[in-house]
Amino acid sequence: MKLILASQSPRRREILGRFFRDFDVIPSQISEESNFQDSIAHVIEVARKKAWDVYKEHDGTVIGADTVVTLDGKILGKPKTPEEAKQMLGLLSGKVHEVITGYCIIHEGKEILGHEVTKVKFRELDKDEIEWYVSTGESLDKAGAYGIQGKGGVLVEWIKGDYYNVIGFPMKIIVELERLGFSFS
Ligand SMILES: Cc1cn([C@H]2C[C@H](O)[C@@H](COP(=O)(O)OP(=O)(O)OP(=O)(O)O)O2)c(=O)[nH]c1=O
Repeated sequence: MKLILASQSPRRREILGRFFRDFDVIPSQISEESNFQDSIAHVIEVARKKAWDVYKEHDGTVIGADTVVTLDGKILGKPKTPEEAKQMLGLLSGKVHEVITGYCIIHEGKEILGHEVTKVKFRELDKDEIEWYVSTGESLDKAGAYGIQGKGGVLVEWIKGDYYNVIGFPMKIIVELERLGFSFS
């Protein structure tokens, strides 16, 4: 059975590629909205939409995922502008936030849904450091305006939970795929 990653995220492709050699990458075209206020319900619903958008056109086992940063229950998605990125990082400075990835695996027409939550504490960030980080260009395609796997690692004081989940691909998905019969390469 062909494995299909319904994502344009280079990070998701790279992480999946560490475990499975043979898979297709077919990004979905859906809008990342949902009718859910609750962050976990939201990311699972968006992941479902991504996966079904690809599954309806292609044969295979399809993986969709959606990652958001939440601070005090407020969802921070991908910043639209450098200014918005600076605002987000200012909100996150010195605080503990959650990174939540929802996922949907469609296998033989059935959905497997799940999510993962990782807590991340940022150091106290001053204005210059925020300006510097946004100028690196890492912010704009990442939820919460930072990439822990890049220079954004320097903003982080500690994390509690799955590191890969912060990058958008919790190890729970890999374990689920192995359980479905996809062998590690
Ligand atoms: C917090 C954080 C997010 N991210 C990225 C992971 C996701 O790619 C992105 C969250 O946006 P998503 O909408 O989940 O994913 P995407 O738009 O990149 O790709 P697609 O929708 O096609 O699957 O933020 C990091 O790479 N590092 C981090 O530290």
